[in-house]
Amino acid sequence: MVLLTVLDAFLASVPYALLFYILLDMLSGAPDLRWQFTLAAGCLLLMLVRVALARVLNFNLSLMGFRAGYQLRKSLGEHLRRLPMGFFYRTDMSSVNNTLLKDIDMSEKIFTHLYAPFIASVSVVCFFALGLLFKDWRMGLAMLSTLPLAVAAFLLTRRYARRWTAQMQALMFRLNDALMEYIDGIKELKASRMTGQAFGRLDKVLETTWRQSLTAEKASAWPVYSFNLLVECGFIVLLAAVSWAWLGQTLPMAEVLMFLIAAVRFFRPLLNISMFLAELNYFGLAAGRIAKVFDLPVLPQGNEMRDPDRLRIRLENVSFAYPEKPALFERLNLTIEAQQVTALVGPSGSGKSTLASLIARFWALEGGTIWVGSDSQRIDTAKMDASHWQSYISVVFQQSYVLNDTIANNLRVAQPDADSQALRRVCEAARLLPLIDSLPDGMDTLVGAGGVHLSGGELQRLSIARALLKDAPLIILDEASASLDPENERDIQLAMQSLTAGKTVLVIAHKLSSVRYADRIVVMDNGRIVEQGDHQQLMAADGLYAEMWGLQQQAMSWRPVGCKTGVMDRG
Ligand SMILES: Nc1ncnc2c1ncn2[C@@H]1O[C@H](COP(=O)(O)OP(=O)(O)OP(=O)(O)O)[C@@H](O)[C@H]1O
Repeated sequence: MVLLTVLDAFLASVPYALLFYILLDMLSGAPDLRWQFTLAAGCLLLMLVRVALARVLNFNLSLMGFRAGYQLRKSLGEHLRRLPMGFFYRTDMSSVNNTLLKDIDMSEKIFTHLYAPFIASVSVVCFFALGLLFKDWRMGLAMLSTLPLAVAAFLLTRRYARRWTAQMQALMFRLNDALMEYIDGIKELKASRMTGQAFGRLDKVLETTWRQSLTAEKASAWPVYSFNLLVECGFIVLLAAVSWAWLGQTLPMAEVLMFLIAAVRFFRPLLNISMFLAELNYFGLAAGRIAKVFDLPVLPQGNEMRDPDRLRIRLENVSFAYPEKPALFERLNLTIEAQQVTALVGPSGSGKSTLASLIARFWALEGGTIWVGSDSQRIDTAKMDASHWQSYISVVFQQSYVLNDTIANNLRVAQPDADSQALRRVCEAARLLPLIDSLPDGMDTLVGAGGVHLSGGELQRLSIARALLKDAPLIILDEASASLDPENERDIQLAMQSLTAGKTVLVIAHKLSSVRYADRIVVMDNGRIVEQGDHQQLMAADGLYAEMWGLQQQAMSWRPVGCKTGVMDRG
Protein backbone atom coordinates (compact mmCIF):
# COMPACT_ATOMS: atom_id res chain seq x y z
CA MET A 1 0.00 0.00 0.00
CA VAL A 2 2.90 2.37 0.80
CA LEU A 3 4.46 1.64 -2.60
CA LEU A 4 1.18 2.34 -4.41
CA THR A 5 0.82 5.64 -2.55
CA VAL A 6 4.41 6.63 -3.44
CA LEU A 7 3.77 5.64 -7.05
CA ASP A 8 0.65 7.81 -7.05
CA ALA A 9 2.69 10.76 -5.70
CA PHE A 10 5.32 10.17 -8.39
CA LEU A 11 2.67 10.15 -11.11
CA ALA A 12 1.28 13.38 -9.64
CA SER A 13 4.72 15.03 -9.94
CA VAL A 14 5.60 13.91 -13.50
CA PRO A 15 3.13 16.29 -15.27
CA TYR A 16 5.14 19.22 -13.87
CA ALA A 17 8.25 17.94 -15.59
CA LEU A 18 6.20 17.61 -18.81
CA LEU A 19 4.89 21.12 -18.25
CA PHE A 20 8.46 22.38 -18.17
CA TYR A 21 9.09 20.92 -21.63
CA ILE A 22 5.81 22.38 -22.94
CA LEU A 23 6.86 25.82 -21.64
CA LEU A 24 10.34 25.40 -23.05
CA ASP A 25 8.85 24.60 -26.44
CA MET A 26 6.35 27.49 -26.26
CA LEU A 27 9.10 29.99 -25.48
CA SER A 28 11.46 28.66 -28.13
CA GLY A 29 11.66 30.42 -31.48
CA ALA A 30 9.89 27.54 -33.30
CA PRO A 31 7.16 25.90 -31.18
CA ASP A 32 6.26 22.36 -32.21
CA LEU A 33 2.51 21.85 -31.69
CA ARG A 34 2.66 18.09 -32.22
CA TRP A 35 5.32 17.79 -29.51
CA GLN A 36 3.22 19.89 -27.15
CA PHE A 37 0.11 17.73 -27.82
CA THR A 38 2.09 14.60 -27.21
CA LEU A 39 3.26 15.95 -23.85
CA ALA A 40 -0.30 17.10 -22.95
CA ALA A 41 -1.61 13.64 -23.94
CA GLY A 42 1.04 12.17 -21.62
CA CYS A 43 -0.34 14.33 -18.77
CA LEU A 44 -3.89 13.14 -19.54
CA LEU A 45 -2.80 9.52 -19.56
CA LEU A 46 -1.07 9.96 -16.20
CA MET A 47 -4.26 11.49 -14.82
CA LEU A 48 -6.32 8.50 -15.97
CA VAL A 49 -3.85 6.09 -14.40
CA ARG A 50 -4.08 8.09 -11.17
CA VAL A 51 -7.90 7.93 -11.17
CA ALA A 52 -7.74 4.13 -11.41
CA LEU A 53 -5.04 4.02 -8.74
CA ALA A 54 -7.04 6.29 -6.42
CA ARG A 55 -9.97 3.86 -6.56
CA VAL A 56 -7.77 0.92 -5.56
CA LEU A 57 -6.02 2.98 -2.88
CA ASN A 58 -9.19 4.42 -1.35
CA PHE A 59 -10.93 1.08 -1.28
CA ASN A 60 -7.99 -0.74 0.29
CA LEU A 61 -7.30 1.99 2.81
CA SER A 62 -10.93 2.11 3.91
CA LEU A 63 -10.83 -1.64 4.23
CA MET A 64 -7.64 -1.44 6.30
CA GLY A 65 -9.21 1.22 8.53
CA PHE A 66 -12.41 -0.73 9.12
CA ARG A 67 -10.45 -3.92 9.73
CA ALA A 68 -8.20 -2.18 12.25
CA GLY A 69 -11.23 -0.64 14.00
CA TYR A 70 -13.04 -3.99 14.03
CA GLN A 71 -10.03 -5.83 15.45
CA LEU A 72 -9.45 -3.16 18.08
CA ARG A 73 -13.10 -3.08 19.17
CA LYS A 74 -13.22 -6.88 19.27
CA SER A 75 -10.05 -7.24 21.34
CA LEU A 76 -11.13 -4.42 23.65
CA GLY A 77 -14.55 -6.06 24.11
CA GLU A 78 -12.84 -9.40 24.86
CA HIS A 79 -10.54 -7.68 27.33
CA LEU A 80 -13.41 -5.90 29.09
CA ARG A 81 -15.26 -9.22 29.36
CA ARG A 82 -12.33 -10.70 31.27
CA LEU A 83 -11.96 -7.86 33.74
CA PRO A 84 -13.18 -8.36 37.30
CA MET A 85 -16.50 -6.76 38.23
CA GLY A 86 -14.53 -4.33 40.37
CA PHE A 87 -13.42 -2.49 37.29
CA PHE A 88 -17.02 -1.75 36.30
CA TYR A 89 -17.86 -0.48 39.77
CA ARG A 90 -14.77 1.62 40.29
CA THR A 91 -14.22 3.00 36.84
CA ASP A 92 -16.00 5.91 35.35
CA MET A 93 -17.63 3.99 32.48
CA SER A 94 -18.00 7.10 30.38
CA SER A 95 -14.21 7.14 29.90
CA VAL A 96 -14.41 3.55 28.63
CA ASN A 97 -17.29 4.57 26.35
CA ASN A 98 -15.19 7.41 25.01
CA THR A 99 -12.32 5.01 24.33
CA LEU A 100 -14.62 2.51 22.65
CA LEU A 101 -16.44 5.06 20.54
CA LYS A 102 -14.18 8.03 19.90
CA ASP A 103 -10.62 6.80 20.32
CA ILE A 104 -11.15 3.76 18.14
CA ASP A 105 -12.92 5.93 15.56
CA MET A 106 -9.80 8.04 15.51
CA SER A 107 -7.61 4.99 14.88
CA GLU A 108 -9.86 4.11 11.95
CA LYS A 109 -9.46 7.65 10.66
CA ILE A 110 -5.70 7.25 10.60
CA PHE A 111 -6.10 4.74 7.80
CA THR A 112 -9.11 6.18 6.02
CA HIS A 113 -8.16 9.88 6.15
CA LEU A 114 -4.54 10.35 7.16
CA TYR A 115 -2.33 7.50 6.09
CA ALA A 116 -2.50 7.92 2.30
CA PRO A 117 -2.53 11.75 2.18
CA PHE A 118 0.40 11.85 4.61
CA ILE A 119 2.58 9.46 2.62
CA ALA A 120 1.49 11.11 -0.64
CA SER A 121 2.35 14.60 0.66
CA VAL A 122 5.77 13.50 1.95
CA SER A 123 6.49 11.75 -1.37
CA VAL A 124 5.37 14.73 -3.49
CA VAL A 125 7.54 17.07 -1.40
CA CYS A 126 10.53 14.73 -1.81
CA PHE A 127 10.03 14.31 -5.58
CA PHE A 128 9.68 18.04 -6.13
CA ALA A 129 12.66 18.90 -3.91
CA LEU A 130 14.87 16.36 -5.69
CA GLY A 131 13.62 17.34 -9.16
CA LEU A 132 14.12 21.07 -8.59
CA LEU A 133 17.52 20.63 -6.91
CA PHE A 134 18.53 18.53 -9.87
CA LYS A 135 17.28 21.18 -12.32
CA ASP A 136 18.93 24.14 -10.58
CA TRP A 137 20.47 23.58 -7.19
CA ARG A 138 20.54 27.32 -6.36
CA MET A 139 16.77 27.71 -6.81
CA GLY A 140 16.14 24.37 -5.10
CA LEU A 141 18.10 25.50 -2.05
CA ALA A 142 16.30 28.86 -1.99
CA MET A 143 12.97 27.05 -1.96
CA LEU A 144 14.06 24.73 0.86
CA SER A 145 15.95 27.43 2.79
CA THR A 146 13.35 27.99 5.52
CA LEU A 147 12.31 24.35 5.88
CA PRO A 148 14.83 23.47 8.66
CA LEU A 149 13.66 26.51 10.63
CA ALA A 150 10.01 25.52 10.13
CA VAL A 151 10.69 21.97 11.35
CA ALA A 152 12.57 23.29 14.39
CA ALA A 153 9.70 25.67 15.25
CA PHE A 154 7.19 22.85 14.84
CA LEU A 155 9.12 20.57 17.17
CA LEU A 156 9.66 23.28 19.76
CA THR A 157 6.02 24.31 19.97
CA ARG A 158 4.67 20.75 19.72
CA ARG A 159 5.24 19.86 23.39
CA TYR A 160 3.37 22.92 24.54
CA ALA A 161 0.54 22.24 22.09
CA ARG A 162 0.34 18.58 23.08
CA ARG A 163 -0.47 19.59 26.66
CA TRP A 164 -3.33 21.73 25.42
CA THR A 165 -4.54 19.09 22.98
CA ALA A 166 -4.75 16.64 25.89
CA GLN A 167 -6.62 19.22 27.93
CA MET A 168 -9.00 19.94 25.08
CA GLN A 169 -9.85 16.27 24.67
CA ALA A 170 -10.39 15.95 28.41
CA LEU A 171 -12.72 18.95 28.24
CA MET A 172 -14.73 17.39 25.43
CA PHE A 173 -15.04 14.15 27.35
CA ARG A 174 -16.15 16.09 30.42
CA LEU A 175 -18.77 17.82 28.36
CA ASN A 176 -20.01 14.48 26.99
CA ASP A 177 -20.19 13.07 30.52
CA ALA A 178 -22.12 16.08 31.78
CA LEU A 179 -24.58 15.77 28.90
CA MET A 180 -25.03 12.03 29.45
CA GLU A 181 -25.47 12.56 33.20
CA TYR A 182 -28.16 15.14 32.50
CA ILE A 183 -30.00 12.98 29.97
CA ASP A 184 -29.72 9.81 32.09
CA GLY A 185 -31.00 11.51 35.20
CA ILE A 186 -33.69 13.64 33.61
CA LYS A 187 -36.53 11.36 34.75
CA GLU A 188 -35.55 11.50 38.40
CA LEU A 189 -34.62 15.15 38.20
CA LYS A 190 -38.05 15.97 36.80
CA ALA A 191 -39.72 13.91 39.49
CA SER A 192 -37.91 15.84 42.20
CA ARG A 193 -38.30 19.15 40.32
CA MET A 194 -34.56 19.60 40.13
CA THR A 195 -34.15 20.06 36.38
CA GLY A 196 -33.38 23.75 36.94
CA GLN A 197 -30.42 23.07 39.28
CA ALA A 198 -29.21 20.22 37.07
CA PHE A 199 -29.36 22.37 33.97
CA GLY A 200 -27.47 25.10 35.83
CA ARG A 201 -24.73 22.54 36.49
CA LEU A 202 -24.67 21.49 32.85
CA ASP A 203 -24.69 25.12 31.74
CA LYS A 204 -21.65 25.79 33.93
CA VAL A 205 -19.75 22.88 32.37
CA LEU A 206 -20.77 24.12 28.89
CA GLU A 207 -19.51 27.58 29.62
CA THR A 208 -16.20 26.44 31.14
CA THR A 209 -15.66 24.04 28.25
CA TRP A 210 -16.36 26.78 25.72
CA ARG A 211 -13.97 29.25 27.39
CA GLN A 212 -11.18 26.78 28.00
CA SER A 213 -11.47 25.17 24.59
CA LEU A 214 -10.98 28.56 22.93
CA THR A 215 -7.68 28.98 24.76
CA ALA A 216 -6.76 25.36 24.10
CA GLU A 217 -7.62 25.65 20.41
CA LYS A 218 -5.35 28.69 20.06
CA ALA A 219 -2.49 27.07 21.92
CA SER A 220 -2.73 23.75 20.13
CA ALA A 221 -2.54 25.50 16.75
CA TRP A 222 0.93 26.96 17.43
CA PRO A 223 3.00 24.25 15.73
CA VAL A 224 0.91 24.47 12.55
CA TYR A 225 0.98 28.31 12.58
CA SER A 226 4.73 28.60 13.07
CA PHE A 227 5.50 25.83 10.57
CA ASN A 228 3.26 27.32 7.89
CA LEU A 229 4.58 30.83 8.38
CA LEU A 230 8.22 29.79 8.07
CA VAL A 231 7.54 27.48 5.13
CA GLU A 232 5.77 30.27 3.29
CA CYS A 233 8.77 32.51 3.90
CA GLY A 234 10.61 30.01 1.68
CA PHE A 235 8.37 31.07 -1.19
CA ILE A 236 9.47 34.69 -0.73
CA VAL A 237 13.14 33.62 -0.69
CA LEU A 238 12.51 31.66 -3.89
CA LEU A 239 10.82 34.66 -5.55
CA ALA A 240 13.82 36.83 -4.70
CA ALA A 241 16.26 34.17 -5.96
CA VAL A 242 14.31 33.62 -9.21
CA SER A 243 14.12 37.40 -9.91
CA TRP A 244 17.79 37.82 -9.12
CA ALA A 245 18.79 34.93 -11.40
CA TRP A 246 16.50 36.10 -14.21
CA LEU A 247 17.81 39.65 -14.04
CA GLY A 248 21.34 38.26 -14.02
CA GLN A 249 20.28 36.24 -17.09
CA THR A 250 21.38 33.01 -15.49
CA LEU A 251 17.84 31.51 -15.51
CA PRO A 252 15.79 31.19 -18.70
CA MET A 253 12.10 32.27 -18.66
CA ALA A 254 10.83 28.68 -18.98
CA GLU A 255 12.66 27.73 -15.78
CA VAL A 256 11.42 30.87 -14.01
CA LEU A 257 7.84 29.90 -14.81
CA MET A 258 8.43 26.26 -13.97
CA PHE A 259 9.96 27.11 -10.57
CA LEU A 260 7.05 29.39 -9.72
CA ILE A 261 4.43 26.82 -10.72
CA ALA A 262 6.30 24.00 -9.03
CA ALA A 263 6.75 26.06 -5.86
CA VAL A 264 2.98 26.32 -5.46
CA ARG A 265 2.72 22.56 -5.89
CA PHE A 266 5.63 22.03 -3.47
CA PHE A 267 4.36 24.23 -0.63
CA ARG A 268 0.78 22.95 -0.56
CA PRO A 269 1.59 19.36 0.52
CA LEU A 270 4.18 20.73 2.90
CA LEU A 271 1.50 22.75 4.65
CA ASN A 272 -0.74 19.68 4.66
CA ILE A 273 1.99 17.67 6.38
CA SER A 274 1.95 20.02 9.35
CA MET A 275 -1.84 19.55 9.68
CA PHE A 276 -1.43 15.78 9.52
CA LEU A 277 1.25 15.90 12.20
CA ALA A 278 -1.05 17.97 14.41
CA GLU A 279 -3.78 15.37 13.93
CA LEU A 280 -1.28 12.68 14.81
CA ASN A 281 -1.03 14.38 18.20
CA TYR A 282 -4.69 13.58 18.81
CA PHE A 283 -4.10 10.04 17.66
CA GLY A 284 -1.14 9.67 20.05
CA LEU A 285 -3.38 10.63 22.97
CA ALA A 286 -6.15 8.29 21.80
CA ALA A 287 -3.65 5.44 21.42
CA GLY A 288 -2.44 6.11 24.98
CA ARG A 289 -5.98 5.81 26.33
CA ILE A 290 -6.63 2.60 24.38
CA ALA A 291 -3.37 1.14 25.72
CA LYS A 292 -4.42 2.04 29.26
CA VAL A 293 -7.59 -0.08 28.95
CA PHE A 294 -5.56 -2.98 27.54
CA ASP A 295 -3.15 -2.68 30.49
CA LEU A 296 -5.89 -3.34 33.07
CA PRO A 297 -5.25 -6.72 34.68
CA VAL A 298 -7.83 -9.37 33.78
CA LEU A 299 -9.47 -11.78 36.22
CA PRO A 300 -7.11 -14.75 36.55
CA GLN A 301 -8.58 -17.98 35.25
CA GLY A 302 -7.45 -21.52 34.68
CA ASN A 303 -7.94 -23.96 31.87
CA GLU A 304 -9.61 -26.81 33.74
CA MET A 305 -12.37 -28.12 31.47
CA ARG A 306 -13.49 -31.13 33.54
CA ASP A 307 -17.21 -31.41 34.27
CA PRO A 308 -18.01 -31.51 37.99
CA ASP A 309 -19.84 -34.72 38.94
CA ARG A 310 -22.40 -32.76 40.99
CA LEU A 311 -23.23 -29.13 41.66
CA ARG A 312 -22.26 -29.12 45.30
CA ILE A 313 -20.43 -25.91 46.15
CA ARG A 314 -18.07 -25.70 49.10
CA LEU A 315 -16.51 -22.45 50.28
CA GLU A 316 -13.36 -23.18 52.27
CA ASN A 317 -11.65 -20.41 54.28
CA VAL A 318 -12.79 -17.81 51.78
CA SER A 319 -11.42 -14.31 52.36
CA PHE A 320 -12.34 -11.29 50.32
CA ALA A 321 -12.14 -7.50 50.48
CA TYR A 322 -13.37 -4.91 48.01
CA PRO A 323 -10.57 -2.71 46.69
CA GLU A 324 -9.59 -0.05 49.21
CA LYS A 325 -11.99 -1.44 51.81
CA PRO A 326 -11.48 -3.56 54.93
CA ALA A 327 -11.97 -7.32 54.63
CA LEU A 328 -15.61 -8.33 54.19
CA PHE A 329 -15.12 -12.09 54.53
CA GLU A 330 -12.38 -13.72 56.59
CA ARG A 331 -11.97 -17.49 56.42
CA LEU A 332 -15.62 -18.07 55.58
CA ASN A 333 -16.85 -21.67 55.27
CA LEU A 334 -20.14 -22.78 53.73
CA THR A 335 -21.53 -25.74 51.82
CA ILE A 336 -24.33 -25.37 49.29
CA GLU A 337 -25.80 -28.81 48.75
CA ALA A 338 -26.59 -30.04 45.25
CA GLN A 339 -30.22 -29.90 44.12
CA GLN A 340 -31.34 -28.05 47.21
CA VAL A 341 -32.57 -24.52 47.75
CA THR A 342 -30.18 -22.53 49.93
CA ALA A 343 -31.28 -19.05 50.94
CA LEU A 344 -28.94 -16.26 51.99
CA VAL A 345 -30.61 -13.83 54.38
CA GLY A 346 -29.35 -11.06 56.60
CA PRO A 347 -29.37 -7.32 57.12
CA SER A 348 -28.56 -5.01 54.24
CA GLY A 349 -24.81 -4.88 53.63
CA SER A 350 -24.14 -8.20 55.38
CA GLY A 351 -22.50 -9.63 52.24
CA LYS A 352 -25.21 -11.80 50.59
CA SER A 353 -24.75 -10.44 47.04
CA THR A 354 -20.98 -10.47 47.38
CA LEU A 355 -21.00 -14.12 48.39
CA ALA A 356 -23.10 -15.01 45.33
CA SER A 357 -20.79 -12.92 43.10
CA LEU A 358 -17.75 -14.79 44.38
CA ILE A 359 -19.38 -18.11 43.49
CA ALA A 360 -20.19 -16.78 40.01
CA ARG A 361 -16.53 -15.64 39.82
CA PHE A 362 -17.29 -12.01 39.16
CA TRP A 363 -14.41 -11.29 41.53
CA ALA A 364 -11.17 -13.06 42.43
CA LEU A 365 -10.80 -14.39 45.99
CA GLU A 366 -8.15 -12.99 48.30
CA GLY A 367 -7.77 -16.32 50.02
CA GLY A 368 -9.35 -19.77 50.31
CA THR A 369 -11.06 -21.90 47.69
CA ILE A 370 -14.49 -22.41 46.22
CA TRP A 371 -14.81 -26.07 45.28
CA VAL A 372 -17.43 -27.69 43.10
CA GLY A 373 -18.25 -31.41 42.96
CA SER A 374 -18.37 -34.26 45.40
CA ASP A 375 -15.54 -34.77 47.91
CA SER A 376 -14.00 -37.45 45.69
CA GLN A 377 -13.97 -35.27 42.54
CA ARG A 378 -13.86 -31.68 43.71
CA ILE A 379 -12.63 -28.99 41.33
CA ASP A 380 -11.25 -25.59 42.31
CA THR A 381 -13.51 -23.12 40.45
CA ALA A 382 -10.64 -20.61 40.19
CA LYS A 383 -8.71 -23.12 38.10
CA MET A 384 -11.62 -23.72 35.74
CA ASP A 385 -11.88 -21.99 32.40
CA ALA A 386 -14.14 -19.01 33.19
CA SER A 387 -16.61 -19.64 30.33
CA HIS A 388 -16.76 -23.32 31.21
CA TRP A 389 -17.66 -22.54 34.84
CA GLN A 390 -20.15 -19.89 33.83
CA SER A 391 -21.90 -22.34 31.53
CA TYR A 392 -23.01 -24.11 34.73
CA ILE A 393 -24.56 -20.99 36.22
CA SER A 394 -27.62 -18.86 35.54
CA VAL A 395 -27.84 -15.63 37.49
CA VAL A 396 -31.15 -13.80 37.73
CA PHE A 397 -30.52 -10.30 39.02
CA GLN A 398 -33.28 -8.21 40.52
CA GLN A 399 -32.58 -5.56 37.94
CA SER A 400 -32.78 -7.38 34.65
CA TYR A 401 -30.66 -6.44 31.72
CA VAL A 402 -32.51 -5.99 28.47
CA LEU A 403 -30.99 -5.48 25.02
CA ASN A 404 -32.58 -2.98 22.65
CA ASP A 405 -33.77 -5.82 20.46
CA THR A 406 -36.70 -8.17 19.99
CA ILE A 407 -37.97 -10.36 22.81
CA ALA A 408 -36.79 -13.41 20.85
CA ASN A 409 -33.25 -12.08 20.51
CA ASN A 410 -33.22 -11.09 24.17
CA LEU A 411 -33.97 -14.70 25.03
CA ARG A 412 -31.50 -16.12 22.52
CA VAL A 413 -28.66 -14.47 24.45
CA ALA A 414 -28.87 -17.60 26.61
CA GLN A 415 -29.00 -20.04 23.70
CA PRO A 416 -28.41 -18.57 20.24
CA ASP A 417 -29.81 -21.51 18.28
CA ALA A 418 -33.03 -21.95 20.29
CA ASP A 419 -36.03 -22.48 17.98
CA SER A 420 -39.33 -20.63 18.38
CA GLN A 421 -40.95 -23.59 20.12
CA ALA A 422 -38.25 -23.54 22.79
CA LEU A 423 -38.77 -19.81 23.21
CA ARG A 424 -42.53 -20.24 23.66
CA ARG A 425 -41.98 -23.05 26.12
CA VAL A 426 -39.74 -20.98 28.41
CA CYS A 427 -42.01 -17.97 28.11
CA GLU A 428 -44.95 -20.08 29.16
CA ALA A 429 -43.05 -21.36 32.19
CA ALA A 430 -41.98 -17.80 33.04
CA ARG A 431 -45.62 -16.60 32.80
CA LEU A 432 -44.77 -14.28 29.92
CA LEU A 433 -46.76 -15.91 27.14
CA PRO A 434 -50.08 -14.04 27.65
CA LEU A 435 -48.19 -10.73 27.52
CA ILE A 436 -46.19 -11.70 24.41
CA ASP A 437 -49.30 -12.98 22.60
CA SER A 438 -51.07 -9.69 23.27
CA LEU A 439 -48.30 -7.72 21.51
CA PRO A 440 -48.84 -7.08 17.77
CA ASP A 441 -45.44 -8.52 16.78
CA GLY A 442 -45.35 -11.24 19.45
CA MET A 443 -41.82 -12.54 19.99
CA ASP A 444 -40.51 -10.07 17.41
CA THR A 445 -41.62 -7.07 19.43
CA LEU A 446 -38.81 -4.65 20.15
CA VAL A 447 -38.12 -4.01 23.82
CA GLY A 448 -35.68 -1.72 25.61
CA ALA A 449 -35.01 1.87 24.59
CA GLY A 450 -37.26 2.77 21.67
CA GLY A 451 -39.31 -0.44 22.04
CA VAL A 452 -42.22 -1.62 24.16
CA HIS A 453 -41.84 -0.73 27.83
CA LEU A 454 -41.78 -3.70 30.18
CA SER A 455 -42.57 -3.35 33.89
CA GLY A 456 -40.05 -4.38 36.55
CA GLY A 457 -41.88 -7.66 37.15
CA GLU A 458 -42.11 -8.42 33.41
CA LEU A 459 -38.42 -7.72 32.99
CA GLN A 460 -37.57 -10.07 35.80
CA ARG A 461 -39.72 -12.76 34.21
CA LEU A 462 -37.91 -12.17 30.91
CA SER A 463 -34.69 -12.73 32.78
CA ILE A 464 -36.11 -15.93 34.31
CA ALA A 465 -37.17 -17.11 30.82
CA ARG A 466 -33.61 -16.48 29.63
CA ALA A 467 -32.25 -18.53 32.53
CA LEU A 468 -34.76 -21.31 31.77
CA LEU A 469 -33.49 -21.40 28.20
CA LYS A 470 -29.90 -21.66 29.38
CA ASP A 471 -30.95 -24.57 31.59
CA ALA A 472 -27.86 -24.32 33.81
CA PRO A 473 -27.70 -26.66 36.82
CA LEU A 474 -26.80 -23.89 39.32
CA ILE A 475 -29.22 -21.00 39.70
CA ILE A 476 -28.35 -17.85 41.60
CA LEU A 477 -31.41 -15.71 42.22
CA ASP A 478 -31.27 -12.19 43.52
CA GLU A 479 -34.80 -11.83 44.74
CA ALA A 480 -36.49 -8.50 44.02
CA SER A 481 -36.29 -6.30 47.11
CA ALA A 482 -38.80 -3.80 45.77
CA SER A 483 -42.46 -4.48 46.37
CA LEU A 484 -44.31 -5.88 43.40
CA ASP A 485 -48.07 -6.05 43.05
CA PRO A 486 -49.52 -9.37 44.30
CA GLU A 487 -50.28 -10.66 40.78
CA ASN A 488 -46.76 -9.92 39.54
CA GLU A 489 -45.30 -11.41 42.69
CA ARG A 490 -47.33 -14.61 42.27
CA ASP A 491 -46.30 -14.85 38.60
CA ILE A 492 -42.64 -14.44 39.53
CA GLN A 493 -42.90 -17.08 42.24
CA LEU A 494 -44.46 -19.53 39.74
CA ALA A 495 -41.81 -18.68 37.14
CA MET A 496 -39.08 -19.26 39.68
CA GLN A 497 -40.57 -22.62 40.64
CA SER A 498 -40.25 -23.75 37.00
CA LEU A 499 -36.70 -22.44 36.83
CA THR A 500 -35.43 -24.01 40.00
CA ALA A 501 -37.04 -27.46 39.83
CA GLY A 502 -34.33 -30.11 40.28
CA LYS A 503 -31.51 -27.54 40.35
CA THR A 504 -28.98 -26.34 42.89
CA VAL A 505 -30.41 -22.99 43.91
CA LEU A 506 -28.88 -20.11 45.82
CA VAL A 507 -31.41 -17.37 46.64
CA ILE A 508 -30.45 -13.96 47.96
CA ALA A 509 -33.61 -13.25 49.87
CA HIS A 510 -34.93 -9.94 51.09
CA LYS A 511 -38.37 -11.16 52.15
CA LEU A 512 -38.06 -14.02 54.62
CA SER A 513 -41.57 -15.26 53.84
CA SER A 514 -40.48 -16.19 50.31
CA VAL A 515 -37.74 -18.53 51.52
CA ARG A 516 -39.56 -20.01 54.46
CA TYR A 517 -39.62 -23.40 52.72
CA ALA A 518 -35.99 -23.33 51.54
CA ASP A 519 -34.03 -26.49 52.39
CA ARG A 520 -31.48 -24.39 54.23
CA ILE A 521 -31.39 -20.79 55.30
CA VAL A 522 -27.98 -19.19 55.87
CA VAL A 523 -28.10 -16.06 58.03
CA MET A 524 -25.34 -13.54 57.43
CA ASP A 525 -24.34 -10.55 59.46
CA ASN A 526 -21.43 -8.23 58.82
CA GLY A 527 -19.61 -10.64 56.50
CA ARG A 528 -20.03 -13.64 58.81
CA ILE A 529 -22.38 -16.62 58.82
CA VAL A 530 -24.13 -16.40 62.15
CA GLU A 531 -26.79 -19.09 61.85
CA GLN A 532 -27.97 -21.77 59.47
CA GLY A 533 -30.75 -24.33 59.38
CA ASP A 534 -34.32 -24.59 58.16
CA HIS A 535 -37.05 -22.15 59.17
CA GLN A 536 -38.21 -24.24 62.16
CA GLN A 537 -34.69 -24.71 63.50
CA LEU A 538 -33.84 -21.04 63.14
CA MET A 539 -37.06 -19.93 64.81
CA ALA A 540 -36.36 -22.31 67.67
CA ALA A 541 -32.82 -20.91 67.99
CA ASP A 542 -34.38 -17.48 68.64
CA GLY A 543 -31.42 -15.60 67.18
CA LEU A 544 -31.03 -13.00 64.42
CA TYR A 545 -33.31 -14.87 62.01
CA ALA A 546 -36.15 -15.07 64.53
CA GLU A 547 -35.70 -11.37 65.26
CA MET A 548 -35.76 -10.46 61.54
CA TRP A 549 -38.79 -12.70 61.00
CA GLY A 550 -40.64 -10.97 63.83
CA LEU A 551 -39.81 -7.52 62.43
CA GLN A 552 -40.93 -8.45 58.91
CA GLN A 553 -44.19 -9.90 60.20
CA GLN A 554 -44.79 -6.68 62.10
CA ALA A 555 -44.00 -4.58 59.04
CA MET A 556 -46.43 -6.60 56.95
CA SER A 557 -49.25 -5.82 59.37
CA TRP A 558 -48.65 -2.06 59.17
CA ARG A 559 -51.10 -0.17 57.02
CA PRO A 560 -51.25 3.45 56.03
CA VAL A 561 -53.93 5.69 57.52
CA GLY A 562 -54.44 9.42 57.23
CA CYS A 563 -53.15 9.51 53.68
CA LYS A 564 -53.28 13.33 53.68
CA THR A 565 -50.63 13.58 56.37
CA GLY A 566 -48.79 10.51 55.24
CA VAL A 567 -48.81 9.17 58.84
CA MET A 568 -48.40 5.40 59.13
CA ASP A 569 -50.28 3.64 61.85
CA ARG A 570 -50.20 0.10 63.13
CA GLY A 571 -53.28 -1.85 62.14
N1 LIG B 1 -18.64 -3.00 44.28
C1 LIG B 1 -18.40 -2.73 45.55
N2 LIG B 1 -17.32 -2.01 45.88
C2 LIG B 1 -17.06 -1.73 47.15
N3 LIG B 1 -17.81 -2.14 48.17
C3 LIG B 1 -18.91 -2.86 47.92
C4 LIG B 1 -19.26 -3.19 46.58
N4 LIG B 1 -20.40 -3.91 46.60
C5 LIG B 1 -20.74 -4.03 47.90
N5 LIG B 1 -19.84 -3.40 48.69
C6 LIG B 1 -19.85 -3.34 50.15
O1 LIG B 1 -19.76 -4.66 50.65
C7 LIG B 1 -20.62 -4.86 51.74
C8 LIG B 1 -21.56 -6.03 51.43
O2 LIG B 1 -22.40 -5.66 50.34
P1 LIG B 1 -23.43 -6.66 49.69
O3 LIG B 1 -24.07 -5.96 48.55
O4 LIG B 1 -22.76 -7.94 49.43
O5 LIG B 1 -24.48 -6.84 50.85
P2 LIG B 1 -25.97 -7.43 50.78
O6 LIG B 1 -26.14 -8.21 52.02
O7 LIG B 1 -26.21 -8.13 49.51
O8 LIG B 1 -26.81 -6.08 50.83
P3 LIG B 1 -28.31 -5.79 50.28
O9 LIG B 1 -29.23 -6.70 51.02
O10 LIG B 1 -28.54 -4.35 50.66
O11 LIG B 1 -28.28 -6.02 48.82
C9 LIG B 1 -21.33 -3.53 51.95
O12 LIG B 1 -20.64 -2.84 52.97
C10 LIG B 1 -21.18 -2.80 50.65
O13 LIG B 1 -21.09 -1.41 50.85
